[in-house]
Parts: sequence; C-alpha cells; structure tokens
Amino acid sequence: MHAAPPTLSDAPGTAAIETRNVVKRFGGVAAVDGVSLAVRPGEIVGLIGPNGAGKTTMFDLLAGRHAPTSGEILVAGRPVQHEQAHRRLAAGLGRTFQIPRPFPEMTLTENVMTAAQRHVGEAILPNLFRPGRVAAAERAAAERARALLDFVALGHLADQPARVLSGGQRKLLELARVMMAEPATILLDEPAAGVNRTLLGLIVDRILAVNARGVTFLVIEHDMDMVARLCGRVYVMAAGRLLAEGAPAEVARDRRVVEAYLGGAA
Ligand SMILES: Nc1ncnc2c1ncn2[C@@H]1O[C@H](COP(=O)(O)OP(=O)(O)OP(=O)(O)O)[C@@H](O)[C@H]1O
Repeated sequence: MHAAPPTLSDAPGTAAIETRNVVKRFGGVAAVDGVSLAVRPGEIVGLIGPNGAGKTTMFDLLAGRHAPTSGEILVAGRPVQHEQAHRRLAAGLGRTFQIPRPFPEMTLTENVMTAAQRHVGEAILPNLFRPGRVAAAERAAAERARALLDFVALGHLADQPARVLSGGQRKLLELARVMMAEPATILLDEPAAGVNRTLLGLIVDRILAVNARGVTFLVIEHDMDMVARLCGRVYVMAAGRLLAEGAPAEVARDRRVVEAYLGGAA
C-alpha cells in the first residue's frame, strides 16, 4: 500500500507531464476547461470523474491527438503542445487505449514489435548495403518483444495470432506493446475495463512492477478499487474542470466529488 502521498510542493523539479490552464473546445463545448495538473517522475496518478468529464480529451491533448485551444502542455519540462503525436512518443510518452485493437492476424510478438521506436529495417538506403545489420536488429527486437510478453505472462502465446486473446489479455498485450518503445511516462486508459477478476490482479501487479522500474503513469480508471490499489494521488474532473485532487480515499469522501458522480449518474 502507499504511504501518505507527497504533494507537489514537497518535491520541486521537473514534472514528467504538466498542463497549464489547458482548454479544448469542440464548437461550443469546452470538453476541457482550464485544467492545470502535474505528475512527478515515478508517480502513479489517477484521472477520474463521471462520464463526459473530459478525461479522454485530456489524454488526447497530452498524447498529441488534439491540439489545445489554449494553454500549455509540457513533457519532461518541454512544451509540446505544437508537436505531433509521433514526436511526443520519441520524447518518451506512451499511451494505451481503452479498447485495444491489436492487428488480429499478426502474432503477439509481431504486434509488440510494431511499437518499437526505431525500425532499423525501414531505413532503405543504408540497409541495402548492410542486410546483416538489419537482420541482427530485427532479431534483437523480436527477443525484446518476447521478453516483454513473458513479463506480462503472455509468453506462451507469443506465436499465436492476437485474435485468440480475451479482453483482459489484450490489455496485457497493450502494456507490453507500449513498453516496447521504452517510454518514461505512460498514459493508461482504463486498464480494468472489461477485465475479469483473475486477470485484474495480474494487471495491477504488472503495472506496479513497471512503475518500480521508474516509469511514471497517469491512469484513467472508473474502478475505484483499482484506483486505490494503483494510485497514490488522483485528480477528479467534472464537466471539463478539475474538481479535486488528493489521495483516493480522501477524494472519495469529498462532498463535491460525490455530488458530481451522482449528477453524472442521473
Ligand atoms: N471530437 C469531439 N467532438 C465534439 N465533442 C466532443 C469530442 N470529443 C469529446 N467531446 C465532448 O467533450 C466532453 C468530454 O468528453 P470525454 O470523452 O473527454 O469525457 P470522458 O471523461 O473521457 O468520459 P468517459 O468516462 O465517458 O469516457 C463530452 O461532452 C463529449 O461529448
């Protein structure tokens, strides 16, 4: 379990990710309406809130899928709000999706390999002259992909097509895939959604193991039990704004948070 989570003021320094007064409008709707948050290196921070709160839009802004209408986004202290998604990946930011869509006919190993940051085999000219080097690099990538599959307990299925996987196993494959690019920070979208209880424990355990290796996480999750097991600190969003921030047990008791959830359910 986590000790009392430190607050941001305890440890000044460069945040792994930070947003400053970020706004995203779709026509007349402010899906994100002036959100400032920060995640320190090594933290697992939750991003929770009722349906339509703006959590997914926040991830889309952080990952570079959408540009903010205004405000700043920093990754490891560098403003990235004008950079495209692939540049942010190269800067060390990874993302998983709520509904993972692996290539169904490719093997698990091949699926994980698609996420390698540098595909040596794709640099055509140099490779014409050095085919041996390409083969060696591909072998190394395949080995790394298999090691990651072992790490998420899918090693026995490495050569199977991804279509054989259950929903929970797809979440584990998604974790291996995102780790292939060696991100410093991972945006994790609902790791518990649609996962049976047996695999949930394994997913929590693997996320904590990745975190123990120094990887930072921001996690969207509706399952509060999962949030309590993973996160030292959470931000609560409602109607595009930040409503509260604190330890999971603390915000769960917060009257405004409870009201926002009740309102969302109504
Ligand atoms: N591309 C878009 N065009 C127009 N409106 C959008 C778009 N994306 C999101 N919205 C609106 O922005 C608001 C926030 O949606 P968002 O999906 O970010 O919420 P959420 O907190 O992720 O919800 P959920 O928990 O249901 O996934 C909603 O009112 C949604 O309808």
